[in-house]
Amino acid sequence: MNDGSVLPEDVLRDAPSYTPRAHELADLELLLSGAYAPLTGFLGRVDLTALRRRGRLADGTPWPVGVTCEIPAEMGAALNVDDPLRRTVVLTDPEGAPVAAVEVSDTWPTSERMYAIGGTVRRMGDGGHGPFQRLRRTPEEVKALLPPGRVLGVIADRPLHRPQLAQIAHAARTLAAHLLIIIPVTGPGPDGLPPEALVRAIFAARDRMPPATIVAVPLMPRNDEMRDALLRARVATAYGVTHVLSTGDMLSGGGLRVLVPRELAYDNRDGQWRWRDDIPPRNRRLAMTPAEVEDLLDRGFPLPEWHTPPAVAKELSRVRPPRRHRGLVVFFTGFSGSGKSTIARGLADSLRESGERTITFLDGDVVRRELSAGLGFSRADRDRNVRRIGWVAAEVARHRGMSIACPIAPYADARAAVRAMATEAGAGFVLVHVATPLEVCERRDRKGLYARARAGQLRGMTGIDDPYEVPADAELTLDTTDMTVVEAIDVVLAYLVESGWVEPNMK
Ligand SMILES: Nc1ncnc2c1ncn2[C@@H]1O[C@H](COP(=O)(O)OS(=O)(=O)O)[C@@H](OP(=O)(O)O)[C@H]1O
Ligand SMILES: Nc1ncnc2c1ncn2[C@@H]1O[C@H](COP(=O)(O)OP(=O)(O)O)[C@@H](O)[C@H]1O
Repeated sequence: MNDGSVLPEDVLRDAPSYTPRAHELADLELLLSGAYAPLTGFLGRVDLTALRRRGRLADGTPWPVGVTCEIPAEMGAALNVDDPLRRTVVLTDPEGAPVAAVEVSDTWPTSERMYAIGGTVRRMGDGGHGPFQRLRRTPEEVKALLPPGRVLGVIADRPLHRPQLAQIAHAARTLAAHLLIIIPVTGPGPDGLPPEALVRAIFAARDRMPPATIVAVPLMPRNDEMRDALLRARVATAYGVTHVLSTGDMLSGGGLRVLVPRELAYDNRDGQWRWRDDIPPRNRRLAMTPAEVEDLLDRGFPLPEWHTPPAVAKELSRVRPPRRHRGLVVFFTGFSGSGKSTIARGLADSLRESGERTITFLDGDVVRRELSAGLGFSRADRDRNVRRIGWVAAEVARHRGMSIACPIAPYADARAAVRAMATEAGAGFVLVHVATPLEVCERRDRKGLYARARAGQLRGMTGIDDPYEVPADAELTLDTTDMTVVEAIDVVLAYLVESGWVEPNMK
């Protein structure tokens, strides 16, 4: 890997290129930087089989997770691993800039549409861009900066408040170790903070910790606690860490020692954090849970100084302002005629009257005319339509606006994608299922579409001969059969007020 050898220009020029999924790109970065040493590329079937059977690569090296990459089936089928001119795939970032070339040594179908590829990766391009790129140092660069001796690693996937800072200071002092803070920076962390905000929050605590080296690493959780912990240990070791402070689930591996810190509490007699059992109950305050911190921020209360350094609190309240000042996507879903547009429009009007929020109303007809012109009602077209709406809605919400959209959005996956886009934009997402039964919608039949569908003149009408996947994750469900329009709007407004998204006086 990274051995300086270069593939001939014409091989690269003719090679197919593809943008893999976010977690594959994250793995690619770790392969390229050497953080996944001794791995030099995506794994092939021999290694994957050995891994599944014995938790080791084929050559016996222990390794916790499959590191794989998929490409479209047609691209995979056209490769020839025996032909040096036809076995290279260029992987690009989401903007289409080449990141690496994979010299494919194994490829196999994983589903009807996708093939996996295994093979050595080589960096292309300038090594990437993005916020805090300068912190994305390679293990080699970091190791060159570390003083000799013990290195205490902290995987900081959450902001550091006073209890964690006290634990870190105590562990570094006890071990006489240099501190290396590793910040995972792919996608939102467990607290939903965007990576840049997490980095800022960690930096804001810097003057409260011993001298530290800070590195940003595109480590993405695989939602398997054990394997994630082992992988973190491997990566920490690659960065020169000798001891790691457990801040959740950490396992040892490859000679790494894990320190499990004692639970600290705040002693209000002298303002120190010490082992909770050393403090009389009436003098101790326990550390807040992440949910408690989030709740204070959501409601617009300041984080208390005994718990959070003011600079950290400032960063957190900046990135997670109270709900009433945060971006929000209100997304209505339901059958045609269920009442989505009527309620959404009424909600938008009422919020505009109060003037507290800027509202973007993504009217269904306008969307289909402007954003989604040319799309029909096949599953693919509906998904495209809903994703476009979601994309625009999330961008509005990224800038603290409120967007209201009301497509049928019959498929759960597309709705989930919209929720993810809003969350990634640091905004809230409220799914309102207008669950008016089909018979009622059909009776209303404002546009005569149901009658045409029943008469066989219209194909693929949602609810008649096209599916509607009932949401299992709606924040609010309402059936408008026996409700007036004003009542329906009021139910939604009341929910938004109760959950803190809208000022009470706006109702
Ligand atoms: N086959 C079929 N199925 C459902 N709906 C149909 C169809 N053909 C046209 N229409 C009209 O298009 C409106 C739904 O468009 P959407 O953009 O909301 O649909 S989707 O979310 O992309 O599924 C919907 O409008 P609303 O009644 O406002 O929901 C229908 O009037
Ligand atoms: N409580 C209610 N909420 C919303 N619409 C209602 C209600 N009661 C009756 N309606 C009527 O039902 C129809 C809903 O149509 P529309 O809002 O266009 O539905 P959709 O956007 O889901 O296709 C409108 O004619 C509306 O006046």
